[in-house]
Amino acid sequence: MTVSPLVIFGPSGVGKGTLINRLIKEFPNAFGFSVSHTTRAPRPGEIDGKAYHFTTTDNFKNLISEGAFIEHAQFSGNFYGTTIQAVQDVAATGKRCILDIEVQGVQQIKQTPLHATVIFVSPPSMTVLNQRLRGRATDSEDAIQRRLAIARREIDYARQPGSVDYVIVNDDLDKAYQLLMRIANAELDAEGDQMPPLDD
Ligand SMILES: Nc1ncnc2c1ncn2[C@@H]1O[C@H](COP(=O)(O)OP(=O)(O)OP(=O)(O)O)[C@@H](O)[C@H]1O
Repeated sequence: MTVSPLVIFGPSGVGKGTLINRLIKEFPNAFGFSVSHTTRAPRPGEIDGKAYHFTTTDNFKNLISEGAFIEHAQFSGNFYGTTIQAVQDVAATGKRCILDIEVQGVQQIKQTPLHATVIFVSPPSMTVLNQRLRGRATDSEDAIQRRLAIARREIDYARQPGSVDYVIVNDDLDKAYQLLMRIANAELDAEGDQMPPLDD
């Protein structure tokens, strides 16, 4: 089993979480998530180093300037981020780290020596992506339109030669999952899907 991280990205609502949760549930000893850093206060029961690496804003900013992060962002006044070290820590336990990150993070991880395998989870069509976002019923119309605009940029990135190692079209969930499993288990003859036109 290879311990290089598996990076999964793709539009919001395409089904990344659904696919990843299934993989982790089926193979809890083979795959794991990295522990993120955050400047927010721990909630009752959250253990430092387990739920998050809890840290100060000063320390977080130092880590940013040292280039320690694969990606980081600010939500409601707190910083959150994934360090290269946190990914290496998962590898050190013998598990393959699964990362669900955004395009910027994908571009950044490619600059590190982590040898990430990058998978783009594609919707079969824009119509289906639209339906899934609406079917989840978690977002306002505004938020859905924003997610679709970001989706188009992610698709443009994924179309660039060399940007991703595999495309998985999440049309039939079982079929998409079988392909994810083969790639995640580093089966050398696993072949990715063709990128759909997504021009609807
Ligand atoms: N192959 C599929 N066929 C039909 N519905 C699906 C399929 N895969 C996922 N879904 C449904 O689509 C919706 C979006 O899936 P999910 O939340 O996993 O997306 P996501 O890519 O993780 O989104 P986000 O990035 O916003 O977290 C969910 O309601 C899920 O049940």
